Amino acid sequence: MTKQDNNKDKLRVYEYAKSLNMSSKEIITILKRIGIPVNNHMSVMENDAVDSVEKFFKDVKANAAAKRDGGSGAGAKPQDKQPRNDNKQQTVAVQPKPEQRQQAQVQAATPRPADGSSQTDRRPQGQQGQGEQRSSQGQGGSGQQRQGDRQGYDRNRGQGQGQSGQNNRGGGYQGQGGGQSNRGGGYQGQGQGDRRPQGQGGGQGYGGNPNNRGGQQGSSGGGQGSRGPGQGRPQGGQGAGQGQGGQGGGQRRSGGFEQRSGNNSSNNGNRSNDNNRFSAPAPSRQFTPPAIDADGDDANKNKAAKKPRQNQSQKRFDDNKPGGNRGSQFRGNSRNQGRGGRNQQEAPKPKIDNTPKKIIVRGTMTVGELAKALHKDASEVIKKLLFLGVMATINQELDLDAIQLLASDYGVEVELKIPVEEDKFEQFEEKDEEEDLLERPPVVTIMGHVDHGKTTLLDAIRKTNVTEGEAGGITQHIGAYQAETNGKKITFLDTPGHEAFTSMRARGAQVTDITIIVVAADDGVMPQTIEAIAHAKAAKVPIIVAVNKIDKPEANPDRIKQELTEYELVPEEWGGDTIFCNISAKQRMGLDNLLDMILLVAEVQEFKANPNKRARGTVIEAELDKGKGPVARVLIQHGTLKVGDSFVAGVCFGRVRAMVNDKGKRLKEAGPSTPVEITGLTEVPQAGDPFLAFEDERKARAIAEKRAVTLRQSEMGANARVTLDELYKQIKEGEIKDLNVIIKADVQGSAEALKGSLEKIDVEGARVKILHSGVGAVTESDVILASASNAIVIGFNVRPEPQAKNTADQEKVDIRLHSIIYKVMEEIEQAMKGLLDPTFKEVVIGQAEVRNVFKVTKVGSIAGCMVISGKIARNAEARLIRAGIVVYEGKIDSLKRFKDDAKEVAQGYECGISLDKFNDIKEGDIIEAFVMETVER
Ligand SMILES: Nc1nc2c(ncn2[C@@H]2O[C@H](COP(=O)(O)OP(=O)(O)OP(=O)(O)O)[C@@H](O)[C@H]2O)c(=O)[nH]1
Repeated sequence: MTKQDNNKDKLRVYEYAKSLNMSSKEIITILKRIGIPVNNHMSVMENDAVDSVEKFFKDVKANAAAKRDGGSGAGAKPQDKQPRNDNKQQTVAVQPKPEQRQQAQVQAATPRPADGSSQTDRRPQGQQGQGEQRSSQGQGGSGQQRQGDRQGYDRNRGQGQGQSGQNNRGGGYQGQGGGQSNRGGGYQGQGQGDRRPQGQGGGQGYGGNPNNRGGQQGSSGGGQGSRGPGQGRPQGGQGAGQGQGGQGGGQRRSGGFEQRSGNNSSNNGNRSNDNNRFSAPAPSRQFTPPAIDADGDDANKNKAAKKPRQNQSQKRFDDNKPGGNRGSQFRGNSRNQGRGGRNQQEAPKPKIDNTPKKIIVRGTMTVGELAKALHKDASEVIKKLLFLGVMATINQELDLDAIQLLASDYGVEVELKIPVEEDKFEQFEEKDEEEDLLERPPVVTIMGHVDHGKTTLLDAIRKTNVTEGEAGGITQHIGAYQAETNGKKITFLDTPGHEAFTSMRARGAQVTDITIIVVAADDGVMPQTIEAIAHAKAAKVPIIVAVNKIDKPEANPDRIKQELTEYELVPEEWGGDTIFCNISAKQRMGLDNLLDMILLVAEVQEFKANPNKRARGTVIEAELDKGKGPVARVLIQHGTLKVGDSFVAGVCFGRVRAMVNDKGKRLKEAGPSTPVEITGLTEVPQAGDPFLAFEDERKARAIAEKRAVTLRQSEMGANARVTLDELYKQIKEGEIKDLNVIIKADVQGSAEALKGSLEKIDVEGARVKILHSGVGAVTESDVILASASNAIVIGFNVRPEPQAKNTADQEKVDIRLHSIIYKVMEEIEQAMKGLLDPTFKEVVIGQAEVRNVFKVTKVGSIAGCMVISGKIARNAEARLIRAGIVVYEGKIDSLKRFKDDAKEVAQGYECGISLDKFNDIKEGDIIEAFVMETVER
C-alpha cells in the first residue's frame, strides 16, 4: 500500500477509498473504528493509517479465511499457498504496476468487514497482487481469476471467444484475479467478478461452469473462485467464473495481465463487489478480454499452483456444499463450463443427451410444449425456428408439419396420435381387437300392424321369461328389458310400434339387431306390416316373422306366409331364409321357440362387443321425472357403464348418480346390451341420442357444449337430406348413387304403377330404389323412414298429414306431390341424370400447319406453325395428323409467340409449338388442338 504513497505525496481518504473502490465514508468509518483520527474525505492518510486499514482488512480476511478453512480448509492448504512462482508470475504479469498491486493487496485485505466480498471486490488490484504472492492467494487468486475468466468467457461468448481463447483469457483474468483472490480469497474473486462489468461479471456468472473447469483446469482457479463466492457474495457465480479462470490460470495471466492487468482486475474487483451491478456490464473497464488467449501457457503454469486452490476455492464456494457444489454454483454458469472446462485439464463433462428418440404428437403444440417434449430449451427451439425463417414465441402454436420438421432436425421420430374429434363420437367407434370381443345379448325390436299383438307379445315374454328368473322382482318400464332363455339373455326394446326404431335410426343410431314382425294370423299383412318390413330392410336388420294369434280359430298362418313372399320374406320350408314362428302371445304359445329362433339368428350373426372399455350406447327414452330430475333410459352397446361415470348423451352431459335395470334393481355397472335407467343428467336428452362415457365431467361438459353448438349450426346449415333439387349436386359430390324413394298413393293400383314405372327408369350409373310403397296419406312414419334412409317421398294423389309435414320440415325430407304419373317420371328422370357420372366429348378448337421444324438441344423439335383455323390453346390437348393419319395424340408442351409463352394463339398467327414427348414433327403436319367438354345427359 505504500505504493500508493509513492504515487502521491499525500494520500487523501477519498483517494485511498477510490483506490479501493470504496466510499470515503467507509474508509472514514474504518479509520475511526481502528482509532485513527480522521475528519473527512480530504483528510490525509499517513502510511501508518494506510497500514492500519490494511491490517484491518487483513484481519477481517483472516477471520473469514479461518472460518472457511474451518469448513473447507482449502485456503489454508500449504499447497495452495504455494501459489508459487506461477502465481506470482501470473499476478506479476497482471500487476505490472505497483499501484495496482497495492490496490490488489488492499482488496485482498479489504474483504470488507461488512461484506468481505464487497471489499474484496473493490480491491481488485490489491488482491491480485496478493494473490500472486501469497500462497493462499493462489486460491483466492484463482477465484478471482476465474471470475475474470468467466467474464472473459462471457465476453468471449459474446465476442465469440474461442474456447481455448477463453481459457486463456480466463487465464489472464485469473492471473489477475488469482493474485487477488488468493488473498481476498472469496472476496476478491467475487469482487472481481462483480465489478468487472463485462469480463468479470460475466466471468463470474459463468464461472459456474467450473464444474468442469473447476475440476479441471482451474481447479485451482476454481478453488479460488469458489471462495470468492464463498465469501458470501451472491456472486457465487463469479466464484464460478474464477473456477474457470483457474483453468485458464496460466492463460489468464498472460491474457489477463496484458489487458486487464492489475488494474482491470481491480476494477473488476470493485465492481464485482456488487453483483448487482453486473447487469450493467460495466464498460468492462479495460477489459479487453480476448487478448488473453495467448497466455495460455502461463496459465498452465498457474494451473499447477492452482490445483491446491481449487480445493480451497471449492470449499469456499460451496460453503456448505461439497466440492461438487462448485459445479453447481458454477453451474449457473454452466454454459460457460463447457467453455471453461474444455481447458486442457479435464475433458469437458460429456453433455448428457436426453433427447428422446420418439415423441407422441396428438395435435398442434406450442413451441414451449414441443421444447419440453424434446427436452430442449424453448429458446433453442425458437432459435431453430428462426433459422427456418419463422419468428416464434414460446406460446406460438406449431402445426404438425412444423413439429415434424423440428423433431426431425433433432433426429426425433414423431408418432402421430391425433385423437378423433371427440365431439363427433357417434361417427367414430374405437376398433376392438378380435380377442377383446365377447358375445353379447341380441337386441330385438318388435314391430307390426296395429292390434296384431306387439304389446301382448312383449308382455308375455317379459312375464314368462323375465320375472321367472327374478322371482318377486319388480319389472318397470325402462324402454327395454332383458329376457332369459336357455341361460342366454335377449334384450327387447319394448317401445311399442316402430317409432323408436325409426326415430332412432333417423338419428343415426342403430340399436336393433333383430326385428320381429308380428302379423296376426287372423288378419294378414296390413299396411303397417309392410311399412315395418320396409323399415327393417332399410336398416338391414334380420327379420323374424311371428305369426300371432294362432290360437284363434280363423287363424291362417300359411296365408300370412303366402302374402309375405311378396315382400321377399320367404319361409325356410318354402326355400327361403326367413324364420316364421307361429305363436299366441295371449296364450303364451310358441314363445320359447320364438326365443330360440332369436338366439339362433344371434348365433349366426355373432353379436359381440368389448365390455372392457368406456361405455357407449344410445338413449332409448328420456324424460324429466319429478322426483329424480332428468332420467334417461340407455341401452349400453359397448363397454361398461359404471356409477360415477361422466358421460355425454346427445347434447346433454352428466355423471351417473344411480343406475337401475328393468327389474328395478340398482346396478353398479352395466355391460353391453344392457338397458338401464340412469339419473345424474343435467338435461333431458332425446331418444336416439348417442351416449358415451368420458373420463371426467369437465370434459363431458365441454363435449356436450361443443355438440350443442354443432347441432345448432347444422340445423341452420344446409340440408343434408337428399332432395330432387339438390340431387344433382349431391350426386356430383359423390354423396349418393341410389335415389331412395318412398311412394304413397291414393290407391294400391297407382302405387304399383308408379313403383313399376320408377323402377324401370334406366339411367346409366344410377337407379331408383323403392324403399316402401303404400296407400294413404304421407305419414310421419313415412317421413321418418325417409329421413333415416335419406330418401324422398312421392305422394301420388295424396297429401301429407300435418304432423308428417312438420316432421318433414324439421328433418328436411323432400316430399313431392303429383297427380300425373308421367310428370313424376319426368321429374325423377331429370334428377336422376344428375346421378350419372359426367360424360365428355371432344371439341376441336383449332388447327395449325407446321411450316418449319427447329431442333433445339435439350428441348427437342419445335414446330413453327401457322394457325389455320380456330385457335391453339396452351392447355389444350393435341394430335398430330400427317396425311390424314393421326400419328400422335397428347399434350402441347409449349406454345410460344416469338419468344414469349402464349396462352393461346388465334387463326392467322404464327406460333411455335412443341409436343409433349414427341419430336417427330415434319413440315406439312397438322397439329389439331382439342379439349374435352362435359356433356349433360
Ligand atoms: N286371441 C289372441 N288375442 C291376442 C293375441 N295377442 C294379442 N291379442 C289381442 O289383440 C289385441 C291387441 O293386442 P296388442 O298387444 O295391444 O296389440 P298391439 O300390436 O300392441 O297394438 P297397438 O299397441 O295398438 O299397436 C289385444 O286385445 C290382445 O289381447 C293372441 O295371441 N291371441
